Amino acid sequence: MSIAIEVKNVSHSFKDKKICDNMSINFEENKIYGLLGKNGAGKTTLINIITNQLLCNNGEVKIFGKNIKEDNKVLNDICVVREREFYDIEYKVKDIFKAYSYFYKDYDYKLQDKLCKRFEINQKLIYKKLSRGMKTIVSNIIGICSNSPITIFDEPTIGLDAVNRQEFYSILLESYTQKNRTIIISTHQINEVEELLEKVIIIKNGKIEVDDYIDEVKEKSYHITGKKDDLNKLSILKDRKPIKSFGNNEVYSYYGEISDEDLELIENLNIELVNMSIQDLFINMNKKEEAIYE
Ligand SMILES: Nc1ncnc2c1ncn2[C@@H]1O[C@H](COP(=O)(O)OP(=O)(O)OP(=O)(O)O)[C@@H](O)[C@H]1O
Repeated sequence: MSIAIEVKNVSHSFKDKKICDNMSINFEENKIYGLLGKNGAGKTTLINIITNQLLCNNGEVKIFGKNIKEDNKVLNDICVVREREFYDIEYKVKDIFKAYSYFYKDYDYKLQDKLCKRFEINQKLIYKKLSRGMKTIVSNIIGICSNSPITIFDEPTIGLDAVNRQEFYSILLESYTQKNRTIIISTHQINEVEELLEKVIIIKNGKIEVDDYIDEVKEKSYHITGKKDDLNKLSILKDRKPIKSFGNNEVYSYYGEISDEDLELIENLNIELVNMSIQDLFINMNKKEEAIYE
C-alpha cells in the first residue's frame, strides 16, 4: 500500500477557533475517497493545507513521501477543482481550459472536447456568463482531463441538476478505470457518491471521526432499537443519548464494533439491530440535541 498524501498531526485555528485538531490521515494511492463533514467542518481548510495554499499551525503534509514545505514540486501532482475557482474572469471558456491544462503534463485535450460536447458547453462563451452549474462542469472537466495523480474535487456537484450529477460521477468512474489515481471528493451528498467510493473520511469538530473502507463503514453503522431498560444494559450505548424516543422505546445511532457480550444481550433481549446508510450515519453524527421549539 503506497501513500499518496500523508497528513500527520495537523492542527489549525482561525483566531481561537480550532478547525483541524491534530488530524492524521493517510490517503492511499489509486483509491477514491469521500471527504465528508457538515458545513464549516473544515473540509476546504484541510484541502488548502494539503495543497499548501494555507500554512497549518502544527503538523506536516507529505505528498508521495515529500514534505510540501520542503519540496514545492510535489504540488504539480495535485489538481484541485472547485466551482468558484475562476469566478469573475472575463476569459472565454476555451482560454480557461488552455490556461489550466498547461499545469498538467498528462492533460487529455481530446477528452476535454468530448466532455464539452456531452455537457453542451460552448467553449467560445465568456466564462462569466455561464450558469452556476455550467461553471461547475467546466471545473469538473479540468479535474477529469488533468489525469493528475491526485485529483481533489471540492463540492463537485454545486448547481448541477440530477442528470448532470449522475453523468459527472459515471464519467469520473470511467476515467478512473482508464487511469487509476487518487481521487478525493469533498461533499455532503454521500448518497450520490456512495457507489463510487472506496474509503470514507468523516470530519467532525476538527477531528477525524471515521476513516475506513466504505464496506466496513456500512457494516459498522447501526440503528439500535428497543426498550429503554434493555438498551441501558448495552455497554456500547453507555453515556450516549438516543436519537429518538417513543413511549418506553428508544432508537440509538451507533458506529463501531460490537462486543460479543453486547451481541448476546441484543439477541436475548430482543433488541433490534439494523444497519443504516452512511448518509444516515453522517446525519445522526451531526444531529443537534437541543430542540428549536420547546
Ligand atoms: N480565512 C479564514 N479566516 C477565518 N475563518 C475561516 C477562514 N477560512 C475558513 N474559516 C472558517 O473555518 C471553518 C471551516 O471552514 P471550511 O471552509 O474549511 O469548511 P467546509 O467543511 O469546507 O464547509 P462547507 O461544506 O460549508 O464548504 C468555518 O467556520 C469558516 O468560517
